[in-house]
Amino acid sequence: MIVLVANLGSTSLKFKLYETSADESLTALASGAADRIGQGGSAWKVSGSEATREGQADFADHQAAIAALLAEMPAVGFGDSSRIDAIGFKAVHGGPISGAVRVDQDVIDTMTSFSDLAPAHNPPYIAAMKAFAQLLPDAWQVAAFETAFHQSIPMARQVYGIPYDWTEQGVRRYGFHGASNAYIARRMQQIRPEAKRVINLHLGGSCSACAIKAGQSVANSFGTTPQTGILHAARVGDFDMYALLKLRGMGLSVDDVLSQLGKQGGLLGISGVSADMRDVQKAASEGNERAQLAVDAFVESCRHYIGAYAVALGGVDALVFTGGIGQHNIRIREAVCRDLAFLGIRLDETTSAGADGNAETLVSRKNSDVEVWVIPTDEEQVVARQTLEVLAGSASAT
Ligand SMILES: Nc1ncnc2c1ncn2[C@@H]1O[C@H](COP(=O)(O)OP(=O)(O)O)[C@@H](O)[C@H]1O
Ligand SMILES: CC(=O)OP(=O)(O)O
Ligand SMILES: [Mg+2]
Repeated sequence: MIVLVANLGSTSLKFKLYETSADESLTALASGAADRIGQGGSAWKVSGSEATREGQADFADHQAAIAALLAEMPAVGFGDSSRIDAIGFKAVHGGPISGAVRVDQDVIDTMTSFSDLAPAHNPPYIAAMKAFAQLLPDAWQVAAFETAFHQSIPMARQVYGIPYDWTEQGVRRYGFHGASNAYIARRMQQIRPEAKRVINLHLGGSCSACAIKAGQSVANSFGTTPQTGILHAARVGDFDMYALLKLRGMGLSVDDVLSQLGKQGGLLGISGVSADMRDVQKAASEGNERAQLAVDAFVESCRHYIGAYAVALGGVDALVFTGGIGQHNIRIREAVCRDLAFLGIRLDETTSAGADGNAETLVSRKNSDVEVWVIPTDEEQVVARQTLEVLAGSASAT
C-alpha cells in the first residue's frame, strides 16, 4: 500500500510518501518540503529514489505549494500518482473529533465549524482534502487530529477559570502538536528509557511546550486553540483577553482584533520585520531593537514553560528541542538554556553549535543533570501509522 502524508504547518508544507510492507514497516519513497508559505521566497525540495530537486519560489498558499511540489514527483522517480492508495493529513482542530478518522463530509463540516479557532490550519487542510479528492478520487483520506495525544492531561490543567458549563461545552485546553509529541515521547523511551520526565519544546512556525511523564502528555502550552502558549511566527501566544476592551476603545472590531492576533502577531507583530526567526535574528544582529525584543520575548515564553513544566513533572530528566527552530537554531537553544544550571540544565554550547538538526544529538554537558537533546521530529511517520490503523479498521475516534 502507498500512503501520502500531508503536513500543512502554519508556515510550511511537508509531505512524505511511504510504501508499507507485509511486516508493517514503512519505507519512505519520496518526500518534499517548502518553507515560508505565504511569506514569499520559499525554499523547496523534493527527493525521490532517482533524484533530488530543489529551488526557490513564491507560494501564496499551501495549495500552490502542493501543486508545485507534486509536479516535481515524476522528475524524482515517482511518476504515477494514481498508485497512491491513501492520504493521511496531520489535521489540527476537529473539536470533539480527536484521534484518526476517515475523512467524510461530517469531518469536513466539523473542521469548517472550527476554522475560526484554527484559522492558520483548518482552512488549508480543508482545501487540500477537497483538492486531493479531485486529483486522486480513488485514494482513501484519513485525518489524524493533533489533540489525541493530550487526552492524558489531568483535568486541573485542562480547565480554565470560567463558568463550568462553558467547560462542558468544550472550552478547555486541548493541546496540539500531538503527532510530534507522540513521536518525541516514543523516541525518548527508546533512547533513554530511564528519562521519565521530559519537556519537549517544539519550536517552528507554531511553537509549543509539552510535559511528558512516562511517555504520556501531562501538560501542553496550547489551549482551546493553537493560537496561544509560546508566541508563534505570526500568532499571538498567551494574551490577556481583557485587552480586547482596550483594543475596542482604539476603534478595532472583534474581527479585526482576532485577524491581527492570528496573522500579525507573534514574532512578526513584535519585530515588524518577519514571521521567520532567521530574518528576525538577522535584523536583531544589525541593530533592530524591536527584532531583538521579539527574539527575547520568544525565549522568555519558552523559559516560562520550562519552569512551569519542571514543577508539573516534579523535576526534569530531559529537555528536547525539535521543530524547525528547535532543530536548527543554535542561538535560540543557547538563549533558552542560559543560566538554568539551578534546574540542572547545562547546555554544551560547542556540541549544540555543531549539531546537525536532522540527526538526534545529545547537546548537554557531561555534568548536566538534565540531558538536553536535539531530536528531529517525524510527524509524518506517526500520521502514516495512524492512517494505516484507520484503514485496517482498528483505530478508535473519541
Ligand atoms: N534549516 C533551518 N535553519 C534555521 N532555521 C530554520 C531551518 N528550517 C526551519 N527553520 C526555522 O523554523 C521555522 C519554521 O519551522 P517549521 O517547524 O517548519 O514550522 P511549521 O511546521 O509550524 O510551519 C522558521 O521560523 C525558520 O526560521
Ligand atoms: C498546531 C500545529 O499543528 O502546528 P503546525 O503549524 O506546526 O502544523
Ligand atoms: Mg509544524
